[in-house]
Amino acid sequence: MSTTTFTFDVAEGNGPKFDIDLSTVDDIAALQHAIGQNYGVVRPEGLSFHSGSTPLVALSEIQASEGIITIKVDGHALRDIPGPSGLPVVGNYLEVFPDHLGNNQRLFDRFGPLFQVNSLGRILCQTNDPELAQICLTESQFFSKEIVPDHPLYPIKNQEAGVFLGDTSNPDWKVVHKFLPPALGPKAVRHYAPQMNRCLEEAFPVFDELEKQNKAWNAYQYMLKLSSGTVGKIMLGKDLEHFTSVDAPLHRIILAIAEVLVINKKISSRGEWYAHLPFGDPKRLKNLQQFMADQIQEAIDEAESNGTEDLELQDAALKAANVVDYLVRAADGKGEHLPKKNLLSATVVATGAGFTTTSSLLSWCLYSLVAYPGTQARILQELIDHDITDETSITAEQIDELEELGKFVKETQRRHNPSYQPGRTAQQDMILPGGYRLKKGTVVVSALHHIHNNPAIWDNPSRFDPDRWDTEQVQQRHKASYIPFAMGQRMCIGFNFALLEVKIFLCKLVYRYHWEKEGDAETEYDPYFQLIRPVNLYLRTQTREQWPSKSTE
Ligand code: HEM
Repeated sequence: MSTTTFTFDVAEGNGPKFDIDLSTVDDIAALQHAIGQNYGVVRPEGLSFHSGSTPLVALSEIQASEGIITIKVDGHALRDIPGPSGLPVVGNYLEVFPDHLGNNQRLFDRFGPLFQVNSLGRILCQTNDPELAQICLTESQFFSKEIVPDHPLYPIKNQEAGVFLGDTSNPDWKVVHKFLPPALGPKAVRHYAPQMNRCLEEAFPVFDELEKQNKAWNAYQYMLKLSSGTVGKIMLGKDLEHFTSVDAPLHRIILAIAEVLVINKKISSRGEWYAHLPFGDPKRLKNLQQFMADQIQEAIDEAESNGTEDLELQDAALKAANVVDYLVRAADGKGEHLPKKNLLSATVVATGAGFTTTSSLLSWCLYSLVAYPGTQARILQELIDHDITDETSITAEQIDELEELGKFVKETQRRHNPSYQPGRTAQQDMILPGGYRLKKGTVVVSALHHIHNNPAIWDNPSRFDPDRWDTEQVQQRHKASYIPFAMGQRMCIGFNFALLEVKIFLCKLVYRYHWEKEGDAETEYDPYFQLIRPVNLYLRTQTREQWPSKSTE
C-alpha cells in the first residue's frame, strides 16, 4: 500500500496532515467525496488539489506528484468566519442595532458573504449568499432548525407549538406539521377566497370615512387591523371588530401578539442573562403568552361546541367552519387527532405568523403603489382587462391569471421583504463553500433582505422593476436568490394563504381607490420590530369615479 499525504491550505497556521491510500479511490470525485466525508466538507466537489502552485486535475497527476498535496476549497484556504472585533460586554451590538438592515449591509460589504457578530454574548452568523442560504435552510446532517440559546427565537421557543417555535428534531414538529399544512394548502386556501373578499369589503366604510374626513392614515396600523381581522375570522372564527369605526381599537389578542414580538426582539438581541430576569421584559413576556393562550382556548371551546364529528385530514379544511374547527376535528388515516397539548400553542403560533407577516407585506405593497410611478395604472388596467370590478368576488383562479399583479407582489417582496430572518443551527463542525470553518452549534441566519438585494445576483437591486421577472436572468436565477418564505422543510406553510389574501386585497383596493403618499418624509422601517414594517407611511385615498377602458388588443 502506498499512501499520499494531504493537507488543507489554511489562512493562518498549518492545516492537519493526513494520509490516503489512493488505490482505494477510482477518480478525483471519489477522492473529493472521501475527504469531504471525513472533514465535514459540505460541497466536496469544490475541493481542488495542488502541488505547490500547480493544480492537479486528474487522479493520475496526484499519484505521480511527490511531496504533500495541498487542498483548497473553491479556490480558498480554510478560514474562520470573519466579523468585526467588537467591544467588551456589548460585543458588536452597537455596530448592528438599531439600523440592522443598513448595518448588516455594511458588514456584508466589508466581510463578504458570511460574517459573524456577537450581540451582548449571543453569537450569530449572517449570509447574503444563495448557495450558503440553501445549504443552511435544507434540513440535513449539516443544518437543522434547532432553537439553541443563540437563536433569535430562543426567548419564545415552544416545542409544543411544533411549527415555527420548535426544533425539527422534536417529535411535536412532525405531528403538528402533519395536521396544520392541509388547512393552509392551495385547495383549502381557494375555499377561503370569498371570506377574504368579505373581510376587505367590511373595511371599505372606514377607508371611505377617512377620505371624507380628509385624513391621512398610517398604512401599517390599518393593514394590521385588516390582516389580523382576516386571520381572526379564518383561523379562529372570531370577529375582531376592527372596522366598526375609524378608531376601533385592535383586539387585545392582536396587541398581545404584537407586543410579544417587540419584547422578543429586545430579549433576543441582548444576552442570555437578560432573558432570565424574573421581572421586566421576560416577566411581561410570560404574562402575555398566558393571556394569548386563554384567548385561543376560548376559540377552541367555541369550535368544539359546533360539532365534534371527525373529518378526514385532506378535505377537512373544506368542511370545517374555520382553521381551529379543522384542527379540533381533522383525523388522519388511523383516526388520530392533533394532540390537545399541541393544539393550543400551534394555533397561537399560526395565528401570529398569519398576520404579523401579511400586515407588513400589505403595507409595503401600498408603499410600492405610491412610491413607484405607474404601478397603480398597470394593475388597474389588468383588472379592467379581466372584467374585475367592485362587484367581483375575486377567486383564486382569477388571481392566477393576473400577471402584472403577480410581478408587482414579487418585486415588492424582493425589494421590501418583510419576513423574519430564518436561523438554522450547525449540526456538526463543517467546512462551507468558500472554505469557511463553522463550529457545531453556530446559528446562521439567511438574511432575506440582503439576499434579495445582493448586487451579485440582482441587476441594479435598488430599482423597483416588476418587469425584471420576465427576464431570462431572473428566471434562471439560483433557487435561493428569492426566498421570501424561506425554503426547505421548515419553510412557511402559510404562503398560499398570504399570497391569495394580499392579492385579493390589492385588486379591490386599487380598483376602488387612487392612492397617494402623505408628505415627502422618507419611509422608515421599525428597527425594534422582529419583522420589517414601515413605521411612518401615511396614505390618502381618492375614491375612483372613472376607470380606463379595456385594452384594445
Ligand atoms: C407575507 C406573508 C408571510 C411571510 C413573508 C412568511 C414568512 C415565513 C418564513 C420566512 C418562515 C420560516 C421561519 C423560519 O425558518 O424560522 C415562515 C414559517 C411559517 N409560517 Fe409564514 N410567512 C407569511 C405568512 C404566513 C401565514 C399567512 C401563515 C399562516 C396562516 C404562516 C404560517 C407559518 C408557519 C406555521 C411557519 C412555521 C413552519 C414550520 O416551522 O415548519 N405564514 N413564514
